[in-house]
Amino acid sequence: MAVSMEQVRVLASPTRTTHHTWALTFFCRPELYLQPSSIEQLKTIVRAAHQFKKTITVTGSGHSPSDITMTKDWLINLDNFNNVLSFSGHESGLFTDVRVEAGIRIYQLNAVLASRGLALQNLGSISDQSVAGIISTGTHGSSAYHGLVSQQIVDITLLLASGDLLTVSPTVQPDVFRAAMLSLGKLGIITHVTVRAVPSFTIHSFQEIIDFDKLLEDWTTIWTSKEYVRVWWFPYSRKCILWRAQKSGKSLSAPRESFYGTWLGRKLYESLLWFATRIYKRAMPAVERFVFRRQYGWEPTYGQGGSEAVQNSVEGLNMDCLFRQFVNEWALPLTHGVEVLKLVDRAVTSAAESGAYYVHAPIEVRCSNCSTPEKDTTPFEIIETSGGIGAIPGNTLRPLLDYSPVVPYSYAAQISNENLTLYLNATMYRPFGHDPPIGQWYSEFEHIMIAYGGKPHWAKNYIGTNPEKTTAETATGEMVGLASVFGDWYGEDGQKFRSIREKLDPDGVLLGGREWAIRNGII
Ligand SMILES: Cc1cc2nc3c(=O)[nH]c(=O)nc-3n(C[C@H](O)[C@H](O)[C@H](O)COP(=O)(O)OP(=O)(O)OC[C@H]3O[C@@H](n4cnc5c(N)ncnc54)[C@H](O)[C@@H]3O)c2cc1C
Ligand SMILES: O=C1O[C@H](CO)C(O)=C1O
Repeated sequence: MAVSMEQVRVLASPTRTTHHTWALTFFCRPELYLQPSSIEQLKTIVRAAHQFKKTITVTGSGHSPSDITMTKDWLINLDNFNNVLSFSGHESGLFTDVRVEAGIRIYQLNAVLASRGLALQNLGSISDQSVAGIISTGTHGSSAYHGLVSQQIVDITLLLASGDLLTVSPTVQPDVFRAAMLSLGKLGIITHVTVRAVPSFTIHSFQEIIDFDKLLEDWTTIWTSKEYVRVWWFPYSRKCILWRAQKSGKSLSAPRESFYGTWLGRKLYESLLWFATRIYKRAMPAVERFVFRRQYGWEPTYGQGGSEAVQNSVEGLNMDCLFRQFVNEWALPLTHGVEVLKLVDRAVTSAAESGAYYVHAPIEVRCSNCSTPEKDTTPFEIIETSGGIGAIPGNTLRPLLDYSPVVPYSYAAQISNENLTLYLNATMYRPFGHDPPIGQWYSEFEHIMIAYGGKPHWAKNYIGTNPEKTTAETATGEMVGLASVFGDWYGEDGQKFRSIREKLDPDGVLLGGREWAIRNGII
């Protein structure tokens, strides 16, 4: 049945005509910014896209740091497709499967779950993302006992380019499910998702100051010492913040004091960053040390418990990401961590000595357990717990485009560094909208990551690698992508993703932002 342009235009937002990343780093003016609120409306758009030979791109909250959601054609946003549809509690009482419309933002879902005494057990640093967005680029938190957030997903419904709905799960078309668990928006429009939630918990955390050298010395034991562990590295201070936490039933404590959590502290920090970016770059190490002291103190507290707090799970797992920023993050085997951090440290230190470039802190150091069993253990197998440490996955399959290294599977008491992925995140803030120079830093950072088997987070500001371009040519931070290494790096799984994608979308309707897909080897 033919669709008229008028039927599509009424679904366009009357106010939103441009789209940009949260960081204000990429902008586009799509021909139509569409905000449907029903499956029928989505189907109309897909049919019309075929008819008028347009491509579709989908965006959630635009929190991917890269240009992955930029398009000149039709952009769909599912902010109006955000209802929670049903709750299905497991007889064990250990978890509840929650069916949602995929445009719902994580903070909205968190609120609905909290009102039912439920929560998500694994979150990234923020809760702004949509449910579809958080799974589509491989968002992770920091825990040796949890994988990507996609691991909490029980099933996914896609509206395909054909106009048909397809629901996939570990037992229904598992390969398509593996593609849909990290699909970069290129497989179909994710319309519904069943997410596994657990009974609400509080996060009991201990925040310690640890010397950088001590962190490396205790690398083998730190990551598995609590359910959630993350490190913020301040290279010029030669110190880190080691944040370790576990699920608890304790009541909330007073929040930790935060220098940059106050209006004045925040503005002062941003002003100092601006000064060191625009006026006197050699000031950056002093800025870092000043802010570290004001925020955390100075003397190491490692081994003494540090500062303790009990927060609700969302506040505990999320964090203050401060200013708009570039983010370049890579995943590699956690066992390479000590060597890799030493190399990054050397690069950062010698660049500061020569004045070549200065980095912003913290460099985030996190981990996940993306190891998967040879055989899928879903529909459900209770994961053993040890000392309160435990995870209840919604699935145990590896997404085809998972960028974490393939490592031996293990969980609960047996987990060690060999089973874990390390994420290193080089954030560079944009104080008051001013871009810092990122080219040489990101280029050196990536050379180290690549040498140690790293792959970049799909959503972030990686340069990538292209044998036809020298480092000097890419030194402005231009993204050259992963097309030249996609085959090597993603192997059979990558090929499988491409062929499933082609089969489900032979006319390339979902290849809006085609340039990004080509640059990264997706087509
Ligand atoms: C301050 C900040 C903190 C962050 N913290 C973390 C972190 O801790 N860990 C981490 O791993 N990442 C983190 N990220 C990255 C972020 O989680 C991802 O980029 C996530 O994909 C953003 O979700 P979104 O809803 O904004 O989606 P968008 O950025 O709008 O889109 C992301 C992808 O999802 C696709 N998509 C969106 N909706 C649909 C749909 N309905 N159907 C099909 N495809 C769809 C898009 O096409 C695109 O490919 C952070 C980003 C920022 C800016
Ligand atoms: O992309 C990300 O941004 C924050 C850092 O500010 C974070 O944790 C990411 O991941």
